[in-house]
Amino acid sequence: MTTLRIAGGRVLHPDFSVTTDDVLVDDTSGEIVAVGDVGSGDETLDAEGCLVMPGLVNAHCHAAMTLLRGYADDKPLESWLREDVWPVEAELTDADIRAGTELALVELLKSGTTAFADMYFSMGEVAEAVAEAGLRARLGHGVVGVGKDEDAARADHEESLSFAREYDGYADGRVRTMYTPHSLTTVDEDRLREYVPEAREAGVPLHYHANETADEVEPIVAERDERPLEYADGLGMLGESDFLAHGVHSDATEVDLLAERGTAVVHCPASNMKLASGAAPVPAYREAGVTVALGTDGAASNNDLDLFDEMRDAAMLGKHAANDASAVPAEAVVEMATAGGADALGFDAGRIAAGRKADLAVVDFEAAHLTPTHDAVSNLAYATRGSDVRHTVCDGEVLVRDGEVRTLDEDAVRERAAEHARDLVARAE
Ligand SMILES: CSC[C@H]1O[C@@H](n2cnc3c(O)ncnc32)[C@H](O)[C@@H]1O
Ligand SMILES: [Zn+2]
Repeated sequence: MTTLRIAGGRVLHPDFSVTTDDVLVDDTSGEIVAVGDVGSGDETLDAEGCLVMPGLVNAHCHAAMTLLRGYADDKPLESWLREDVWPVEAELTDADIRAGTELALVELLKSGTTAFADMYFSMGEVAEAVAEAGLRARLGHGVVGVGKDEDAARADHEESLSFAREYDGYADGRVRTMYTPHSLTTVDEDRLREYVPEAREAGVPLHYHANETADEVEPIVAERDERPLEYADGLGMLGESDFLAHGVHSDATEVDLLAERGTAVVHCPASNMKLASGAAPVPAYREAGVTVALGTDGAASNNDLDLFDEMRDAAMLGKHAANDASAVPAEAVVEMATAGGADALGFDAGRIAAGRKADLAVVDFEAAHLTPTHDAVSNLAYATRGSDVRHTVCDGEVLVRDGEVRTLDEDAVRERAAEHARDLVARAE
């Protein structure tokens, strides 16, 4: 075993207290060995002037959509997807997705994210990129029924299942998989009735978009005379390891149903504001005991993958929507971005404690916009930027040291992604 001592910083504990302490991690088990006066390690990572916090968890993302950052803005979800995004996505190649994903991984790692959930295409490429970059991920091939005949839809479903079976546990267990029907409206009922039990047999969680816009909820209610999440429950889609994205337009019955079933919700405030989808009832979810995580969604509807931005957006939107400055406070958003995300994705991370996975972000607090530190949690929620991250550690490995990604060549990744984005858009025109 080789140990790494993260030394001289202040440590954010699971109860949100902050102490000046060291953290000792073991790079063989990938776990935190001790927190406090830990003695010397084989190697040292300097955290002087920094806050050592759990690595951030981006619980809903389409990583390769970095290629479409700024490609189509300022439209609502339905027309954005149908008029702009889906036509260009039809031209994506495996190599495009690899290039876009690597760009996303650089951005995620540099801003302190150590785990993410990704629903997209060419997921073998995504898994390879994650293996190379060193972070943790829950990955699923997205199943979309729109415009597909029976055979094409089944082939899509089979691809999702075979990816989930083949890659679960890949990259020394850092890659876990999931079954990812796109949404309750883009995969029809007969297909969900057939596909979901097969996914259950594969033993992987389900992740899908739900209750994102009013336009998506209304037809389900009109046609079925039940709420979308009651419909999902009838299809067996609210398991305790499942997690859904958005949950903006959930009513009180659906909030209680999620709490009863133990299904988590991933709140994506920036995407919801940009697409004008609405504001999720985050206080109601939390009061009911629903696990709430944070996600950026894709970079085309955000337009970055910085979870510090997302924490601030979650707090601001929550207060604005509730007309209550005490709604969605700093501790809530930090918890959502760390422990909440790890719990939603089923990772034993998100908290700094002996025995937990050594997934950590070391944030440099010696910056004008973080001075003074009356309250470190307040600074994290309201004032820190992704660019304040000094080191990122995942599974006990230092993936970013002094702001530099060690597992990917940032300049080459950026150049390759820009080239693929340009060619992709040219093909789609
Ligand atoms: C089937 S792979 C994922 C699929 O989802 C699309 N997408 C990106 N952002 C959103 C969103 O906010 N709601 C619904 N679908 C979204 C993405 O472009 C892929 O086609
Ligand atoms: Zn999404």
